[in-house]
Amino acid sequence: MTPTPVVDLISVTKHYVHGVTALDDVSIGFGAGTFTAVMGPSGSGKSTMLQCAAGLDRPSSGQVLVDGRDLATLSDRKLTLLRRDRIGFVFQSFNLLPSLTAAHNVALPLRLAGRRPDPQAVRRGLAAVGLAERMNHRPAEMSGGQQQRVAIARALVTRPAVLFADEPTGALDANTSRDVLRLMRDLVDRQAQTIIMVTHDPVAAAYADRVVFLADGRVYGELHDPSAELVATRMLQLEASC
Ligand SMILES: Nc1ncnc2c1ncn2[C@@H]1O[C@H](COP(=O)(O)OP(=O)(O)OP(=O)(O)O)[C@@H](O)[C@H]1O
Repeated sequence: MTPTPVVDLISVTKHYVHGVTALDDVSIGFGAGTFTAVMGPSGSGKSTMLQCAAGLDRPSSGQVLVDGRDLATLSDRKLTLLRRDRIGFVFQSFNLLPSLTAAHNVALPLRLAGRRPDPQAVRRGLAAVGLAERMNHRPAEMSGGQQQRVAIARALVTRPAVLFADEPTGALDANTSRDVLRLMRDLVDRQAQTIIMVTHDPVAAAYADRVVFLADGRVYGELHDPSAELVATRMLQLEASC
């Protein structure tokens, strides 16, 4: 029997104003402990899919299930709680609070949830991303890659069912990107973390178990354990056909 996906989109359509259909009847599931990259030409609906899957935006029609819960049936408050406790998000721009140390940034989601952060858990979270020595550093005192690793530790401190990453290496150089991608791969392999990542970079996508291609708001195909070369070739074909 196929295990229930942690995130499941069923016939999801998203219309914006001015007649834009950003997602067009998308059905796709993401299994526990898997690492999926979402690729596609600019405007193909990648970010919209991530936003709908993470409950940051509501689809025009269709269903989104996270951790077995249908997001459409949740009140705004329950959706906020689900997002806070079960969903982690990292962005291209890190979004750390500049005045807080790495430890305080990581503890923030727990504080916002009204929980007293356990210093040991925060330390473990930073150690897991290789930054145990940087607990008391502020973002400006860290490299871009280190800041993104703090952002990942922060996103994981509530032990979410799924980590969404929107272009997490978009602002990083090739070497630093590789460190962040290896970390994400490790989180999947060692802790069975579920990760869904939007990227434009075939090298980044090749770290995933599965690469899903979007074009014009539809799922165009997918590859399993592909090389970066194969992903790049598929992207060129996709862009040529759009
Ligand atoms: N808030 C919005 N209002 C109106 N149209 C929008 C809005 N957000 C996105 N769109 C449109 O929806 C479509 C899909 O956008 P989306 O940002 O999801 O694509 P994307 O694949 O993530 O693009 P990119 O790779 O350039 O970031 C595009 O045509 C975009 O212009």
